[in-house]
Amino acid sequence: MSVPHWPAPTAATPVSATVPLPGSKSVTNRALVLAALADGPGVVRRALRSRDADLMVAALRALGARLEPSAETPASVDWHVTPGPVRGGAAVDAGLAGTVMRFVPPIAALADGPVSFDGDPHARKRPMGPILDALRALGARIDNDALPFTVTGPLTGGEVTLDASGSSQFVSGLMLSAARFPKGVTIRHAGPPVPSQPHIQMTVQMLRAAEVAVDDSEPDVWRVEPGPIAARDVTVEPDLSNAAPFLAAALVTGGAVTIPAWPRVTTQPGDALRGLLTSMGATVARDEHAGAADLTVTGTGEITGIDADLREVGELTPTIAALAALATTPTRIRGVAHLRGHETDRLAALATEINRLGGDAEETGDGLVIRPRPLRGGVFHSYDDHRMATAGAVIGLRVPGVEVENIATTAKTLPEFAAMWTAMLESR
Ligand SMILES: O=C(O)C1=C[C@@H](OP(=O)(O)O)[C@@H](O)[C@H](O)C1
Ligand SMILES: C=C(OP(=O)(O)O)C(=O)O
Repeated sequence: MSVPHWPAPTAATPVSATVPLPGSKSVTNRALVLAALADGPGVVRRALRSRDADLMVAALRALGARLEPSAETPASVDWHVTPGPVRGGAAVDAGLAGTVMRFVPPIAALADGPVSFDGDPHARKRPMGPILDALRALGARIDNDALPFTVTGPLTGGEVTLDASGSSQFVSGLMLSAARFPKGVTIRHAGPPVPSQPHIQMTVQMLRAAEVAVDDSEPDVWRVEPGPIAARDVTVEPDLSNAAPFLAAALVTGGAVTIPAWPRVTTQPGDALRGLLTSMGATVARDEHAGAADLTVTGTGEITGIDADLREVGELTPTIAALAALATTPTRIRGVAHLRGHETDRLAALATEINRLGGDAEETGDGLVIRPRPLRGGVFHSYDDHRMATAGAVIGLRVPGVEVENIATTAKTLPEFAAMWTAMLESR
């Protein structure tokens, strides 16, 4: 049965809205893994509820952890996590979630029997080779180089060299479970630069908060000592990457959007939106209070193009590209060749969909060049990519007749997206 396209609403007037955001996907899925491997029961509060988070919960349950919900709302839940011995014989569905396909196989290598993995059709195309080779080098057996595959432990841990230029998640995935490897792990990266360093920092900080010893003093080398992972009671920050399309709406419409509870200090890459959106013509203000702040972005309706290296914050590329397509001067996005291995080839998808609407976007070796050109309505394909769908919504604010294909794919990290978008436009 084909689902009708979503007519992206245009904004008749400048937006003026406060948009509270549910928890970060990246923090939620790390916190759940650490809780499931911890030395006792713990709590993950204000965890995100979304397809990627649900897949992580199902995977950890299949591997023997107990996760019980409380304080449930459609977007958020507190998980009470009781670790158990890691159980073999499980089948894990990774969906299209990078965090599940890269963070869970190292846990599976601790199980008392084989664990099989598969995912969505496109998940079979996402890069996995370096982390699977690393697990083999550390002692596990794995029967393929991409999904589907079966992991059979045990592993001993130790030293491994890999090329993590395709995804920071290869490093994060190994580190998250490594305290439970008999010898811990020393990971050396050899190759072009590792993207998404803030996400690696997030892993290191969350491990240290769980009393795991991590040495990251040498560039491109990470050492995790074997030992217990402390059970904790943690609260997940709002998802700052999911703030991107809402804050972009302020620039597109010449309005103002406030995100409550923006953390004062964070490893989330979405924090870079403050600088990026300022460069594109917005004013960014923080109203400080204990530990966090309300962040307000105000636009003028005119968007300035930028020349930006987004290697560290690749997740933000679809929103920045959507803004660039509406800007008055050209934009060059660099440093994001690894986006070809994301939910879809995001560089090809963004260029194709912007050009389909009459725009002028060109793929480069490691990014995009987007030049100003008037856009017209049409179908904006999402390629099962949540951030493509939200990029279409941003363009549709100004361009009448944009129809986003499969808006439901936003459920990967923000199931309430369409309702929140409408509420933002209706709020005054
Ligand atoms: O570790 C994480 O939570 C993530 C790391 C990044 O992956 P890549 O380094 O593969 O870009 C990011 O794009 C992804 O959305 C989430
Ligand atoms: C790349 C992304 O996700 P994943 O965790 O599936 O890699 C993303 O959310 O932009």
